[in-house]
Amino acid sequence: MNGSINPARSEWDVIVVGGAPPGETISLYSSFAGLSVALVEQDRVGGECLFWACMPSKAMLLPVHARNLAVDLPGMRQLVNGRRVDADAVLARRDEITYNHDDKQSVDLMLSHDVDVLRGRGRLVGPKTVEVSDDGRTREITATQAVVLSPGTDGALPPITGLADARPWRSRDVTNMHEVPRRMVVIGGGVVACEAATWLRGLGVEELTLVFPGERLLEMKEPFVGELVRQAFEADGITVRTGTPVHEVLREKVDDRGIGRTHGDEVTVTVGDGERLVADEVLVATGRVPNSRDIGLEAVGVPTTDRGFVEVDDHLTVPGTDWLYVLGDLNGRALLTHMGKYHARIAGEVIAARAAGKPLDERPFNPYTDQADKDGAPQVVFCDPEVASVGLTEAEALDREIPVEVVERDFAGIDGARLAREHYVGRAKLVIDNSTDTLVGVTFVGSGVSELLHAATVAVVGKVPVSVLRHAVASFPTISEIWLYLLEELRQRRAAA
Ligand SMILES: Cc1cc2nc3c(=O)[nH]c(=O)nc-3n(C[C@H](O)[C@H](O)[C@H](O)COP(=O)(O)OP(=O)(O)OC[C@H]3O[C@@H](n4cnc5c(N)ncnc54)[C@H](O)[C@@H]3O)c2cc1C
Ligand SMILES: NC(=O)c1ccc[n+]([C@@H]2O[C@H](COP(=O)([O-])OP(=O)(O)OC[C@H]3O[C@@H](n4cnc5c(N)ncnc54)[C@H](O)[C@@H]3O)[C@@H](O)[C@H]2O)c1
Repeated sequence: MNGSINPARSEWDVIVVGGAPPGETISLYSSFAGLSVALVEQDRVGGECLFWACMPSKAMLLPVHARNLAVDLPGMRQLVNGRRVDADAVLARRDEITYNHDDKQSVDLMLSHDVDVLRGRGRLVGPKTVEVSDDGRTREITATQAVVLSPGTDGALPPITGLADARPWRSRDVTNMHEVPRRMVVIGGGVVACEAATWLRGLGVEELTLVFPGERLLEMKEPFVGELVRQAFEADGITVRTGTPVHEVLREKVDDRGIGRTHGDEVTVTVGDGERLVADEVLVATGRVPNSRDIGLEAVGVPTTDRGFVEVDDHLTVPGTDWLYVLGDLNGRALLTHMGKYHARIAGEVIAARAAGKPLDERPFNPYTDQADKDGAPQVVFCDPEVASVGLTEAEALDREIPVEVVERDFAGIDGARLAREHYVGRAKLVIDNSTDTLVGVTFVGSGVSELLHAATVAVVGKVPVSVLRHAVASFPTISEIWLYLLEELRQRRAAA
């Protein structure tokens, strides 16, 4: 291994602040381009995604999905016999998946590719200059080519009376829970709330209520999404309280025993017209706040948006500079790991080109320009049923004044779905731009639809005409045959018009 942390060294070609997958990816890209790289990480290389977010949550969700599928399949149902998953075994595997919070694997990967890893908190103190503080010691380092920021986000804490004092669970507690409370209230109805509800119920929470002021779950998706997820949650014994504001949270005895353990005695959550919900723990899942404070943006005159994000151009570069890049959640384009890694690949190409004095190619689908965020990022919400979507919803397409045609149908009657489980519940929708006859948005809800999404992403990003899609034949008997049914419905409707 050639990578090293030489305390006397103070200059690299590229300095990256924040070591989650976007920061790791750009470090590797820059190193592969022959540039020297210092990756500054204040905690663990691997970031929120590996240790506190995507990976631990999915490690708990997949067994819950498998169990829910089994109870819907005769032959398997009898084996499960009403039991839920073995929570201890699931939590133990979750800890293995997150390497028991040891980042050796990630650090070794960086070092093996000549990326120097500097432990400490990074902060811009001037153009191309970063101060790294660790345990009271500081050192100033400079970059010859680029500084890349990817410090991520933190969970929001809304100004609800008593909430902060009650020491509620945040996303890190629920993804790293060590005990399963009997009764829980989840504040929020978005992505974190829906995924967490699925594993909390699956792992054995007996009384579970989701409460939030919005009209429906997963409100940013097509309207049928929230309705189907709600029906499934209610069928599984989860209470969903839409249109219900949360007024106050009260916990008389707070005893914070650490991440993932209950933070005291029971909690009372006052909602709606004064109704009181009593639980053993309360989870806040009301969005994210960017980590843009105290990273020195003011030292280089870079503003943030009202919500604290940092705007970048399509080369992921802060406007007015040719050396400062912002990746991942902090640029506010799409708060998703795969999009942050995509940003890193784009910015990695840009940094290498600029370092070599090469002009940036302006042709469509060039390697230097973020194209995917404009078309709409793909996302899977791993609740049960899964929600997989890419591109625009019908409402978003209409907002952009796209002449829209839609086709929407249930999975009912599709042999692949009938085989997959006894009571398959699912629905799909295509949003078509009539002026080009290409798809601008696709949404699926149902069991196993996460694996249908990439085909939809290829169709949307590649602007594949509907006439061509008709020749992309889905195999029988898979649930992918939903494509056939949607396209046939469209054909018949158009023929009848
Ligand atoms: C519960 C949950 C589940 C999720 N599941 C998914 C999923 O399944 N799929 C998906 O695509 N996305 C998921 N996300 C979103 C995903 O976690 C984020 O989009 C992704 O982690 C963003 O990467 P990032 O680099 O912007 O920041 P982060 O992952 O937040 O990492 C930032 C890193 O920077 C470090 N850092 C911060 N400030 C400094 C500083 N000043 N100096 C040095 N280091 C610093 C931090 O310690 C951290 O390691 C989930 C989020 C949550 C909360
Ligand atoms: N599988 C995935 O891709 C995945 C999984 C988890 C998180 N994420 C990412 O993390 C981000 C954050 O997720 P999130 O669920 O925290 O945010 P979100 O924006 O998805 O949902 C926030 C929810 O909180 C509710 N809310 C807001 N203020 C409230 C208040 N004062 N009281 C009660 N409810 C309130 C909103 O109505 C909404 O239902 C998402 O944007 C997503 O991209 C992705």
